[in-house]
Amino acid sequence: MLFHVHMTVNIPLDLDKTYVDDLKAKEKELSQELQRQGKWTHIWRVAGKYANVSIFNVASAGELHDILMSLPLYPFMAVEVTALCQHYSSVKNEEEAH
Ligand SMILES: O=C(O)C[C@H]1C=CC(=O)O1
Repeated sequence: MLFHVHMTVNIPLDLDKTYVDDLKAKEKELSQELQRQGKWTHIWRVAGKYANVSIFNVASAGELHDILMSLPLYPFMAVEVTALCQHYSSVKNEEEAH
């Protein structure tokens, strides 16, 4: 199942810089591992914002939920999830969309 996920990060300015840098490093490591596994298939920075637009390809909404909850920066994120399905005009084959 494909999901469009919009993540906006809001880290309080008074948090310890070393702690924040550690969270960001852990977030990057997990994000890249999920990308290598083919679960986090796209990640794009939203220009001008501390936000990203991502596509996840996972087995279920439950799996996506567990992944999002496990992100080190999750406590500082506003997350919007949109489930995606095949568009009837798409030339991509169904394998890619499911
Ligand atoms: O920077 C972000 O957009 C937040 C988060 C998502 C992946 C990652 O490495 O950090």
